[in-house]
Amino acid sequence: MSVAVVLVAAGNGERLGLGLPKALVQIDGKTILEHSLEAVSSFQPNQLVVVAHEDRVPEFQELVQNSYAGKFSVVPGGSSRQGSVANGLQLVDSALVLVHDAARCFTPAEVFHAVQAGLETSPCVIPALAVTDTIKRVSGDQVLGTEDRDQLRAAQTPQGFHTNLLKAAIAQSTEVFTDEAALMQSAGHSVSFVTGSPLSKKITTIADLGERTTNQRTGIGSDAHKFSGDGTLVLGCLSWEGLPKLEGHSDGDSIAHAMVDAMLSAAGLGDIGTNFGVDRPEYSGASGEVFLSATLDLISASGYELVNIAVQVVADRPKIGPRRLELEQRLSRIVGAPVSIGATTTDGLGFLSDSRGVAAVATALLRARG
Ligand SMILES: Nc1ccn([C@@H]2O[C@H](COP(=O)(O)OP(=O)(O)OP(=O)(O)O)[C@@H](O)[C@H]2O)c(=O)n1
Ligand SMILES: C[C@](O)(CO)[C@H](O)COP(=O)(O)O
Repeated sequence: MSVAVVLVAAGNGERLGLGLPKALVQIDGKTILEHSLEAVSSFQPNQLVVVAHEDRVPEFQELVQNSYAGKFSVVPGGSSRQGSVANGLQLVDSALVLVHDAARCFTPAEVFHAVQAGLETSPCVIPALAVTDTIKRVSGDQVLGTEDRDQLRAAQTPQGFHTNLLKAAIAQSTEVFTDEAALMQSAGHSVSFVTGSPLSKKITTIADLGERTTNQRTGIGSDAHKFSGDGTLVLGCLSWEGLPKLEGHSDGDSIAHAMVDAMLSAAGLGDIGTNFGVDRPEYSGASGEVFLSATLDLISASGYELVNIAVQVVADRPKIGPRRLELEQRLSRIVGAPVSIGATTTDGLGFLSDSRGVAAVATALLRARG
């Protein structure tokens, strides 16, 4: 049977308190919306409806357009989660629908598949996890009792439904529920569950964002090469007409080499000399792009992925300012993560002061792959 995903992303993110819709908050250089679209992409539904914050629909539309390859629609959200689900459902013409919180942006594809499989025998299936705290029932400041936690589960998303049943339940409902499974139960349907995932934790508060920034490592790298007097300068994987190339075992691209060293340093894998030194003739004359790609393979094999790189160029020439954006775009595309470029001179001091060479310093941030 065909299956749609309704991705609800219209919330204000008030508990996060960052003053913008939660789906537009960035984690490791990507918005929560983009992360959640990656999860949906690996599931590959027949149809995707994204429910956007009502004040920011064009921005949501552009983000989805740029990061989702399949067929999709974007609709504005309502003032409650249930209202947002109702808006999204209007466009669903698939037999099954999975309603997913964008805020659970790291949900593995297996959970989507397990929920979909459960719908073969049940009108409503949710992922849920066992509760690890002891749960108390309270009134005011008094504890009234202790729940039997073996009988409790924490509900997650995606929650799966036969579309016609969910549409009817929403149309008839006079109450607002915090999830669609509760709404379906109030309409008399049975609800079953499959095991959810700890990776599906909902980003709700600043502490939840903090948890995602652990398992990160920073690294630093620097490099300097002198001008050779002939050829054309290659720096930051761009050609600079009118300036001579830099000397080196490779193409002398100080920016690319500083980036390589920063990534290797962050991964604890040594430096450019220990990995691609003069004892490796295949790297003689190699471009910065070759070193950067080989380094990305090394850090990936050691279990890390790149979050971002910051570079500062130290040189009298070339003047970086006029081509800074071009440099950032070229390098970001090569490494698949944001690269920011700054530049300075040495105030007339040292070998860089009389335009004899180009130095660069870089820092890199890596995170362990989840
Ligand atoms: N009117 C709303 C409210 C919530 N949601 C979505 O429902 C999911 C779960 O909601 P929650 O975590 O509560 O998000 P927010 O409403 O943004 O958070 P807060 O309550 O702190 O404002 C989120 O993906 C959120 O974008 C929605 O689409 N429309
Ligand atoms: C749907 C949900 O994520 C299941 O746990 C939850 O009910 C959403 O609640 P919120 O108050 O809108 O965050």
